[in-house]
Amino acid sequence: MSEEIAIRVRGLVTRFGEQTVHNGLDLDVRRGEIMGVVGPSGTGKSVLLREVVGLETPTEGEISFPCFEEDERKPRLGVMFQDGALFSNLTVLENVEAPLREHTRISAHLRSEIAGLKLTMAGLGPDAFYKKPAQISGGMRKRAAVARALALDPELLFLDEPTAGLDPIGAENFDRMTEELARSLGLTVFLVTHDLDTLHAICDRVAVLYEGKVAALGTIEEIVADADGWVKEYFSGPRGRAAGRAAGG
Ligand SMILES: Nc1ncnc2c1ncn2[C@@H]1O[C@H](COP(=O)(O)OP(=O)(O)OP(=O)(O)O)[C@@H](O)[C@H]1O
Repeated sequence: MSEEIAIRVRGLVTRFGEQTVHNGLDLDVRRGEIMGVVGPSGTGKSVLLREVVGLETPTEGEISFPCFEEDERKPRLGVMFQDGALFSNLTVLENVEAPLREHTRISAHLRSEIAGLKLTMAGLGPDAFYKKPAQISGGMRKRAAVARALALDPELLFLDEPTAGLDPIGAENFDRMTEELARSLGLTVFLVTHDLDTLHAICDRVAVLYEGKVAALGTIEEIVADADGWVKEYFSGPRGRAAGRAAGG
């Protein structure tokens, strides 16, 4: 994995009225890594994701993409939101075509070819292409949402709680797909999750958000070795130990 920095967050402060969510948060995500972002509910993981992708503006601080700035450009981003956020009135294929329609001028035929390819990469067969999101399973909707996030060939992929609501086998399959896509396409992945199995199975490093900052950063082994307080409770509690054992840790 590269030591180049794909995402750099410095001195991030986020306030909503009286509430301070981030309080001087620093984080570096390396190019090509799968970074898991965890922390108790309400610590600002999703807000951080939205700020990094530019959908929200932090109160203070800087977010940059150093390894892309050398080429004086912004990286291409793909985002999968927590609920998938598919357009319910469009078919699955049309959902994946939507970003191509908005951001490129390629022909309708090519657009549909590319969308089909992305859906195939995300593990969906042609039988799902012409269905509406409500007509496919939750796991398939998540795959469609990943396909849509891949539509414009992103370099950075953001996933918010991708395995939430999936059964354990569905979640494991989804993790495997994420890892396979990330490694084969050379993606940098910013993955917000509560799923300890995902952290163990596919994340190169984990950032633990706690009280407005990154309280711990490293491989799971490094974090567990050095843990105290919430971090220790999280990774060394019964669920954390079970996930570690399942991953062979
Ligand atoms: N637009 C907003 N206006 C006011 N408060 C907000 C806004 N967006 C988020 N918040 C607050 O910021 C805090 C962090 O929210 P966020 O969704 O990032 O938490 P999270 O760590 O992702 O939580 P979870 O693990 O439960 O998904 C919460 O207290 C939330 O209510």
